[in-house]
Amino acid sequence: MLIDVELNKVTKSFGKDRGIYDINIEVERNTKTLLLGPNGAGKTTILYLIYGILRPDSGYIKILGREPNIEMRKNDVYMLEELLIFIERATVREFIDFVKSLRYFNDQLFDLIDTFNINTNLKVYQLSSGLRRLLKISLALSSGAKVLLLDEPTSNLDIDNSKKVFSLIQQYDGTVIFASHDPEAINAAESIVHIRNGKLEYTEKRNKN
Ligand SMILES: Nc1ncnc2c1ncn2[C@@H]1O[C@H](COP(=O)(O)OP(=O)(O)OP(=O)(O)O)[C@@H](O)[C@H]1O
Repeated sequence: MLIDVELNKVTKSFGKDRGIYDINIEVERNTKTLLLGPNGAGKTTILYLIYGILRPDSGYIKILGREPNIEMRKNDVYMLEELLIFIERATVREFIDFVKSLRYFNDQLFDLIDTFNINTNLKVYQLSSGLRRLLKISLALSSGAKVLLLDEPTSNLDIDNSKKVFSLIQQYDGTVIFASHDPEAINAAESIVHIRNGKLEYTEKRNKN
């Protein structure tokens, strides 16, 4: 059994009763793991720790056998985050050409953009919040990353698009860790990590369907 992501007794505190405490998670290669829990439970904190934006106070994290580092973020690990800056005045096509000059994205990108009916001739500022999200998701799913980290991938999406996104997550050729409140998310997950008040309550294994 190959473990792609390991959190071992990880604590990250932001003050009293804020943060995550003594978290142990093992994510097997190519599995889809859902982080599930109410607002403020600690899901985003866990994703940021795995990605290496935050560092733990104690315990350790291993991703693809090493500590989170800059090198892996260039190729092997991709996080769908709000930080991706859209260039509002560019067309979608120009924006994609620019992003492709910064990092590798595979040919699936344009198929996904088609699937989600994103018109690449539109200016980025003309995209609705849902279409922006779908553009980010298209980039994530075509990143070729061995490990994908997705924080609330379907926020702002309608039911049809949410279903499409979860189905694509399920089919992704790699390891995916995603946080979501969306009930549809459960169907895409083989493993559900229940988080509450910064603590891991239990991990549930589901059959691949
Ligand atoms: N930079 C920070 N400074 C202070 N407190 C923080 C910081 N980041 C997170 N927290 C606190 O840590 C706890 C976990 O937050 P986190 O955002 O990880 O939860 P979440 O499960 O992702 O919630 P949501 O579903 O609302 O996104 C919360 O109590 C939050 O207020």
